[in-house]
Amino acid sequence: MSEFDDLRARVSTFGTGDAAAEAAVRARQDTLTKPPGSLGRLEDLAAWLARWQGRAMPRLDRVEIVVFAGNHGVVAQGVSSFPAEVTAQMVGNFAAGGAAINQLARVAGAGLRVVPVEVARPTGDFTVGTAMSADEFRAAVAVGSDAVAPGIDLLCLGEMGIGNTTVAAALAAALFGGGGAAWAGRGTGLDQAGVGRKAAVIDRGLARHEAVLADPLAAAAALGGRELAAILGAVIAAREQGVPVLLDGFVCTAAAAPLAVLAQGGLDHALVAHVSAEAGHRRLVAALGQAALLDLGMRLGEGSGAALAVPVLRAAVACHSGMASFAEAGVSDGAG
Ligand SMILES: Cc1cc2ncn([C@H]3O[C@H](COP(=O)(O)O)[C@@H](O)[C@H]3O)c2cc1C
Ligand SMILES: O=C(O)c1cccnc1
Repeated sequence: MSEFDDLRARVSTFGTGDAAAEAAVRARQDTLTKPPGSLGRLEDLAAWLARWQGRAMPRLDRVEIVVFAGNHGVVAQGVSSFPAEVTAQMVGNFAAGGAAINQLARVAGAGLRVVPVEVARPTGDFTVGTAMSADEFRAAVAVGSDAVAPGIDLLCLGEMGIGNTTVAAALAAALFGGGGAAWAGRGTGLDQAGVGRKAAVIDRGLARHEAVLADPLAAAAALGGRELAAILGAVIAAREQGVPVLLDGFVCTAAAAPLAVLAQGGLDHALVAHVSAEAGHRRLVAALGQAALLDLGMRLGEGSGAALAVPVLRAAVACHSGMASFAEAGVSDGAG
């Protein structure tokens, strides 16, 4: 028995998606007017969407971006170059349409929802205690699960929370080892000395909570944040509801990473959309056995990289559903 058996039970019922839908996509792809495999990863993306949507003809009619926001007690340790009040101020900016994610959501043809997760109540500073109690963690996970709208075709996840690159680095270190220096990056703009201090703060947190770090969910409660827990909950609910997921950068990937440790294939329905310039992200993507779709030197968060990858998925679906077959077009195939 553990405090998180309810969540572990949900993860243990994860299915493996619709293999027949994926097979149908692969079979159709070989009939389309192109040399076999010539659309490269676009072909894999169409097959991935089909498997996790459970639909032989994948579609992206309803794409939603959800940005979760939260605040972090560990900012008291001087780990961010911006003050904690920016989190709530940016939530206002999202509502007014003035943030990067507002513009990128429009480009992606996606809906955008912002879900503050008790922004006025920061987590505990993980260097002096747990970030969240088990109940607080479960409540934040539930906020995320409830935020997945029924019937959407793709969920893009993002976050806003001053201090959360420290939290993400601590969680990544807990899950995959390596210590603060391996995972700490500049975040919103620390200098090299600042990154060194941030690594030391992470190491203090890891030492304080060492006894629980072997349990990915206990680690996420002790070191994580409410917006990260909500992302985890949304990724779980998406799996249960047949909704493929695009993860954003370092913070978002770290938030979902406990699922990969809890269950073989636990993150197979979630793709890392871009590799962030935040120092630990490349290492984290590799630890998950993934290859990010885009690498544009971005280090913003907000779901920006996930939004930017939506047009790539739209291209995959457009080719798959719109192209003529060799027979339909009267083009000679290469079989003979
Ligand atoms: C104006 C502004 C807009 C942002 N949008 C996303 N982030 C990003 O930066 C924060 C993490 O960096 P750190 O760990 O260094 O605080 C998160 O809020 C993340 O979403 C922003 C940060 C700022 C300052
Ligand atoms: O990659 C990220 O998620 C990231 C990087 C810097 C700041 N905020 C988020």
